[in-house]
Amino acid sequence: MSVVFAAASKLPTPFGVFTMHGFLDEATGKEHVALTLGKVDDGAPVLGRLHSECLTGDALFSLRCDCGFQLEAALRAIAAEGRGVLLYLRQEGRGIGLLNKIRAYKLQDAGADTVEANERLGFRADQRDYGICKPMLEHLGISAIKLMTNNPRKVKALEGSGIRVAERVPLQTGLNPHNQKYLQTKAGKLGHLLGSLHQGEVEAESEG
Ligand SMILES: Nc1nc2c(ncn2[C@@H]2O[C@H](COP(=O)(O)OP(=O)(O)OP(=O)(O)O)[C@@H](O)[C@H]2O)c(=O)[nH]1
Ligand SMILES: [Zn+2]
Repeated sequence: MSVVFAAASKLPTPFGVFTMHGFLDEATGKEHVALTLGKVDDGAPVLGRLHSECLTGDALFSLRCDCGFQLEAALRAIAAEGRGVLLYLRQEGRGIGLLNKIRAYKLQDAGADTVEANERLGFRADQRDYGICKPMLEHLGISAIKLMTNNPRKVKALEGSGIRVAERVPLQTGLNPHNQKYLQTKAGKLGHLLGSLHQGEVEAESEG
């Protein structure tokens, strides 16, 4: 795996002034970004997020998922801590790409859930590969993370690659009537740890 660091710059945001580090994954041609805040290379576990690209949720305000809300919540949490890292990984549509995600959404509009839709298109439920995270984190001097996620597979993947996950920090936000089924499928079929409060909220929302 050859991941090449390209350049770093400031990235002012409404939440704070981050440093943006650009990387090229030569194997796939994908360009990935890390945002850091504060001193992250001192060995102490860093509050962190592996955020999978979701153009629709992150940039187009989609309510079909919770991605945009999680992105904002993660950046706010890092800013509140004054120290942290967010890897923005170009794994659109859990690795199937934007156009296939739109094809999957069309099947979901006709009643399929997110997993069934992927499978009908000939993909696995989740095609993501987290192999790029280790070299990106190594470049930043980060060896231990307090990982903001509800996805145990991310914890496993990082630990398997030699990055210590000191803690999993739940990141539950953005529940709305349009993403109830999506979140239920994540909890029911993909193993996401969405707590009882969250499930209660989903149920309460669907009754209302
Ligand atoms: N194939 C497919 N991908 C989707 C769909 N909805 C969102 N995504 C993608 O799913 C990825 C986000 O994954 P999620 O399963 O929402 O969450 P996660 O990253 O596994 O877990 P968290 O760390 O808890 O957010 C992004 O790449 C989205 O583009 C969908 O219906 N079909
Ligand atoms: Zn999304």
